[in-house]
Formats: sequence, C-alpha cells, structure tokens
Amino acid sequence: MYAIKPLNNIAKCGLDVFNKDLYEVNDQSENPDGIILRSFNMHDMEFPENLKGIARAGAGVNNIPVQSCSEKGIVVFNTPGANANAVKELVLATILASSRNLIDGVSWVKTLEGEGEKVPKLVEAGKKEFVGREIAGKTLGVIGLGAVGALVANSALALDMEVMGFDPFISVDTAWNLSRNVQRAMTIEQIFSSCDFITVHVPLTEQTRGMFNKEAFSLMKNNVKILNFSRGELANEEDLKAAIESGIVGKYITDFPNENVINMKNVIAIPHLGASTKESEENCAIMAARQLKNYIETGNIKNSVNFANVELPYVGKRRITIAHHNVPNMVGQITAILAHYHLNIADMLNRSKGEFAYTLIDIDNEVEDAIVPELKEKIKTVSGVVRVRVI
Ligand SMILES: NC(=O)C1=CN([C@@H]2O[C@H](COP(=O)(O)OP(=O)(O)OC[C@H]3O[C@@H](n4cnc5c(N)ncnc54)[C@H](O)[C@@H]3O)[C@@H](O)[C@H]2O)C=CC1
Ligand SMILES: O=C(O)C(=O)COP(=O)(O)O
Repeated sequence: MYAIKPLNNIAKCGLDVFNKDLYEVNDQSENPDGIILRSFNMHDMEFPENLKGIARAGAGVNNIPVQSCSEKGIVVFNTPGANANAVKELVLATILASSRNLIDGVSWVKTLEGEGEKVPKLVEAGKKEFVGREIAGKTLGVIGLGAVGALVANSALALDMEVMGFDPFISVDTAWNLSRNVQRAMTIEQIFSSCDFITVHVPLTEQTRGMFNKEAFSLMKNNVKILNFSRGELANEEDLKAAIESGIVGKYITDFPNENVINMKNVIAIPHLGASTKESEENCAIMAARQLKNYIETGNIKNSVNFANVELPYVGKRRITIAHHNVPNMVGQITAILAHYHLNIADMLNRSKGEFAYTLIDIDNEVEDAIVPELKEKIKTVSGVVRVRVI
C-alpha cells in the first residue's frame, strides 16, 4: 500500500484517483509516499523518509522547497494551465469592476439600508460619486504570457482593449496560442511606461521578487491600475504605498492580502480566489493526482518542475529509476553495476533538467527480491546519485 497525504482540501474527484486497493489517503500519515497540496507552506516541514513525490494542485510552487526536494530525489509536480481559465475570468472581472467603481458603489448602496422610500432618490443623487471609465481603447500590459497571461491577453482584445505583452521566456506553445494582435514589448519598461492597466502573471522567483518597485512606478502613467494575481511579494510594499499616495497607482488589485496592503487606500484585496472555482479545483486535483500516481507506480514523470519529463512504456520485468545530478558518466557507472549483477537492460531513458537528471532502466531478466536492497545501495554509492527506486 502507498500512503498519500493531502496538506490542503483537495477536490474529492482528485483524491478518488488513488484507488483504495493500492492507496491510503490520510491527512495524518506520518510517512507518506506522496503529498498532494495547494498553497500549504512546506518550507518548514521535514521530508518523510518514504516521500517520493509532491503534487501541487495548481501552478505556483513557491510554497515548496523545490531545491531541497531535488537534492533528495523528490519529484515535484504542478498542473500547468489547469486553473488558468479561473484566474483569467477573475482578472477580467476585476478590470471591469475597478473601472466602474463597482465594489465601492455596491458597498455604498448597502449603507442606504433603513432609508425607506428615499432609497431611489438617494441613489440617483449619489451615483455621481461612482462615475467610471470604459476599458475599450485602454491599453493593458500583460507581464508573463504563460497559461494565465496568454488567456488574459486574448480575452482583453475581445473586450476591445489594446494589449501589449512582455515575456522574454515565452514557450513556443503559448506563442502559437497568442493572438497576433497582442503587441510585443521588447522591455518591461515599455509596459510600465505605456499602459493604463498592468497585469502580472509570472512565478515568484528571486528574479521577479519586488519587480514592482520605486523605479518601475516612476515610469508609470498617473492613475495606472495594477492587477496582481501572481504573488504578493512581486510588489515592494513600501514603494507601492508611496506610489498610491502620490497618485501614480490609481488602484492596486491583489489576490494576496496582508496586513500592510489591506490598510493602504485604493487597494482591492481579494482573498486568494484566483483558482477557487469548482471547475478549476477539480481540474487541478485530478491532474495532480494522476501525475503523482503515475510516478509512484511507473516512475514516469510528467509536468515536474524539478525533473525532466520522462516517459517509457514498461517493457521489462523490473524498473529501476535513478534521480541524480546532471554530471558526466552517470549512466556508464550505473550500467556497469547492473552488468556486475548480470542484469540485462531492455530499455533505458535519461533526461536532464538544469542541475538534475533522471534515468529509467527497464530490466529484461527477473531481479530477485533478495538482491534489491543491495543493488539499490550499490547504485547509491555512485557519486551524484540522490535516489534509487526499484519498481
Ligand atoms: N491567484 C491564483 O489563484 C493563481 C495564481 N497563479 C500565479 O500565477 C503565476 C503564473 O501562472 P501560469 O500562467 O499558470 O504559469 P506559467 O508557467 O504558464 O506562465 C508563467 C510565464 O511567466 C513567464 N516569465 C517568467 N519570468 C518572467 C519575467 N521575469 N518577465 C516576464 N515573464 C516571465 C514565463 O516565461 C511563463 O511564460 C503562477 O506562478 C502563480 O504564482 C497561478 C494560478 C492561480
Ligand atoms: O495555482 C496557484 O499558483 C495558486 O495560487 C492557486 O492557489 P490555491 O490552489 O487556490 O491555494
């Protein structure tokens, strides 16, 4: 039996992917084989010894210590695109709502409760406070044209906005899906200086942290509206506060409220609802669970953030999977050990991603259970190997 530990509420249809004859899903499990989670912060967690894979039912993996996972051969998955439509819809909803002062207007109407017959008259008299602007013809800058950014860019064009995109690392797949009416910004400064709305859809990394800072704000048009559905830490909060006070930032819409931000004026703070739709929660849960299950049972990897995609039909009698550093002569040393045990290779695949690589070897002959621990130990002695499994 394998143990799966959910660290957040995961849609039931996702957890049902783990068939009961082979898996126990238990949020109290002390030594799980797999973890499935959403935004739970894993940074202070110790890794259980059996832990083989972590599946993030969602996009951002900044809540997971990915580098330490790689060093222990723990494969981290996410679910690219599975919640992108949900985020896109909320981005569009808030672009529209903020332009029309909808949230302030609706809140004001609530204050009229108890005014009886006077309500309609008060409404007509008070509505001038909430006059908005139309978004047609305004320029939206999209930073990050991945799964979410590309959907947002295309949909904003359909709402008659001018759209300018910036993504120096855009994938070929996304580029194909992007309307050619999206203007290409060659620098991020071009987005900062020419847009009425700026929406950001990049992962939080050391390169993107604080990208909305004093220098960035100093380039922006007065009264720019900024939408941050990516991560709060992309904005330097002190600089943001100053930019709001000076009128550069007319509205800051964030899906990541904290004490500082909710106390700033002109902030619309949403309780991290970007991916919180039934459809998105189910898509993410099913995709994450399938990827984790497939990895646990076959060693095949799909949509990992720290190891390359590796998929090999199971052709031998036993499969050995080895996670290792991406350095020369690993395969040679590993196959020499197999030869020592008279193990014949039926098929093999080696793929690398950054500092780490992964080798899958199908063995043609029977591998006696008795020699498995010794074989694993022997392969582990190869310098650079971080994890060995025999499936
Ligand atoms: N609010 C919410 O509930 C959700 C938030 N997110 C956040 O949004 C982020 C983006 O999500 P997806 O679009 O699904 O990810 P993605 O991986 O499909 O797209 C990210 C894009 O950002 C680009 N990029 C990376 N660094 C960049 C930089 N310095 N400048 C410009 N572009 C850069 C990449 O090339 C890629 O095209 C996630 O990492 C996550 O933090 C994602 C889903 C839900
Ligand atoms: O997918 C992401 O990156 C998100 O931010 C969604 O987070 P959640 O699954 O709603 O906790």
